[in-house]
Amino acid sequence: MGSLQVTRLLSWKSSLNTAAKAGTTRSRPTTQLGFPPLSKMTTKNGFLMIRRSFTNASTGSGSSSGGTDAVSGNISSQDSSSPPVEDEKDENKPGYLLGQEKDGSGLVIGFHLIPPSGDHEVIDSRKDIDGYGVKKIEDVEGEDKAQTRVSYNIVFVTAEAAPYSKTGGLGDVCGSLPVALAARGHRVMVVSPRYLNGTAADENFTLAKDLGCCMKIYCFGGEQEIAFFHEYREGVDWVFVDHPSYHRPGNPYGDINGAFGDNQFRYTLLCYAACEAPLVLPLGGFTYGEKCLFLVNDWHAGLVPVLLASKYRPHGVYKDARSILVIHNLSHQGVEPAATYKNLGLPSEWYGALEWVFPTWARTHALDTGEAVNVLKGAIVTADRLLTGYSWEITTVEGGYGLHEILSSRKSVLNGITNGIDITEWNPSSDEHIASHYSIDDLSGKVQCKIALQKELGLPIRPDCPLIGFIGRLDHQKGIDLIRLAAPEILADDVQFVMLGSGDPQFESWMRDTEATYKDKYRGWVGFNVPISHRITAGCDILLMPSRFEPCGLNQLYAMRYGTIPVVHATGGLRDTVENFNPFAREGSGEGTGWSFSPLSEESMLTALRFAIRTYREHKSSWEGLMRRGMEKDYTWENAAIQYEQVFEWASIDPPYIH
Ligand SMILES: Nc1ncnc2c1ncn2[C@@H]1O[C@H](COP(=O)(O)OP(=O)(O)O[C@H]2O[C@H](CO)[C@@H](O)[C@H](O)[C@H]2O)[C@@H](O)[C@H]1O
Repeated sequence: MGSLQVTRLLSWKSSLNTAAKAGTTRSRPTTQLGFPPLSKMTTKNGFLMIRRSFTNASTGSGSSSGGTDAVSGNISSQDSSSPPVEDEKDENKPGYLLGQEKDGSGLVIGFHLIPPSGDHEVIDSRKDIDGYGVKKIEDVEGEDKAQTRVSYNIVFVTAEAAPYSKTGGLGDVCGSLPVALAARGHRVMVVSPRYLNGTAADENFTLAKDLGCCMKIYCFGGEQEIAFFHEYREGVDWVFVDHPSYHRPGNPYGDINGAFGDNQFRYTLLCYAACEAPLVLPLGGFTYGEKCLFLVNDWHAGLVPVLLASKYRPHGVYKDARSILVIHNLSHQGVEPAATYKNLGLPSEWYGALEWVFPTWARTHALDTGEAVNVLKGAIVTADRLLTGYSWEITTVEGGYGLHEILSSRKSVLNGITNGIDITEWNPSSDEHIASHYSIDDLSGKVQCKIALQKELGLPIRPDCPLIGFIGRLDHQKGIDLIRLAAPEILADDVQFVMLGSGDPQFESWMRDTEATYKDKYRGWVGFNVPISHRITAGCDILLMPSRFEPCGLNQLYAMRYGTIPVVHATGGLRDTVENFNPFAREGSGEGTGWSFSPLSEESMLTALRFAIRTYREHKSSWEGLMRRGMEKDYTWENAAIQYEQVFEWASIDPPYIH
């Protein structure tokens, strides 16, 4: 652990801008990180007594444990959203009792915490000390059927979490799934960078308060000081890692000049911070502790399982923790030259975990040995389990982006779960961004949304003209090149076409050029704009998604909820969620929610699009059937969260993959 130090700040620095100023130093005592037990356990009257032991950080007395007293006192006074913090300093205060949970046959199947007052209530998950507790949940059918369910301490590590930061589906998932899991009784923390880019988006972080807990991380040949900010919202501890490298214009990953050159550094910091957060942050009065489940999302969080295996477990820490790698986007893997390995602060013998050699054809010159480090690969070979939207495709040559063999080797712990959607944010009957509300019972507002969109974009107001939409990153993944190829054919028809997206500059300028050429038919909105994405989803008749690969895909789910018919490439999650229209099924009443085409070619995309346009124009009742069937679909996060819980259970049953 030589490269890691924790410092605890004794006084609050509540100004949000304090840390933003590069070069700001904080005066504080520094303690080398150690890992003594967080709790003392004794027995009394047959119950296990748990008493927390805390370091007195101001004097340095006491054990050098998760020492949280100086910090937690401040949290209770500053963070009004957190539940009250108990007086941890009172050594005489009785600890919690650990009561036994028994099944019908009298077998002990777990424990729950009982307050010392004798008031034998099961305490809520925020007060659950250290680890998976067994929690009693109410059964609506009656007390006799009361069930037990394991509640986990879950730590999401992610580069994005909406509404704080979002460039795509990763932000959506990490903004919604934690809330759904917290609502099901788990204790959930999300660790993500505190991005400040000098725009109105910075206000998203206003309610996150400085926890006054700084850490020094030794990597990239130097000492980096990070701080933690925290907001407790919707049952979730939103923890933001603060460092000057997260404060710059642009989106989380880059600016107009392309991707930031120091992303490996920025996300290495995130991973170190995320590994420490459960040990050192007394959120709501208690740390999450070592027995937690890390959900590491994409390559940005990929060093977490590597750090657990190489730097923590050898020191006896996180022995009972588990890590689950959630892959949203396999095409970004965090690949950098092999020479950067030494910057990561990992033991040299762990190089093999990240080692990556490019095939000969991918090397740039005769002396290029193709040697690199690949963070996502490191996560795949060290995480306890792997999750994605659609698991089979990523084990194939076509969908594996060079990682198919490694992914196949871990097939037994690889699962696919279809994402849910935030049905509060994406609800046509209450959406604050759209011109008129509508629902499956009254669809009349949809055409008003279409008219309002045409008006807003300066297109001819033509309620009967098929309006096609596209929303997404302008990226090879999204099949944007195919749209460019087919655009003249699409626009030769009597249709309107609206695109919203940002990304590859060549496609951004193509969108601008196309708008100039087809003034009455085409609009290309270059940029990232959530309200406009809602208005396009509501106002269009058809949503086009010719993605090359799509682990899950969210826009087709939003579209169906808004009665907008998806036309998608039959791949991954798109194939799973969009049912092909069949007008003759069910004795002529039809079935299906859209069109999915294959192969991914201009011709097959145009054929599907033409079927959709024709159905819209000539078969109004079939169209309405398509709309209604899509709107009826249930893609709530509740369903996905239940499937995640199953994977958590499997993860906790198996021993850690790397001991
Ligand atoms: N210019 C813009 N303005 C406003 N909003 C915009 C926008 N561009 C994109 N968005 C929004 O970003 C999200 C995109 O989500 P997707 O799941 O469709 O794709 P993405 O490839 O980012 O996600 C990856 O992760 C998710 C989550 O696991 C998987 O569903 C998916 O298959 C995988 O590729 C949607 O909410 C969309 O509305």
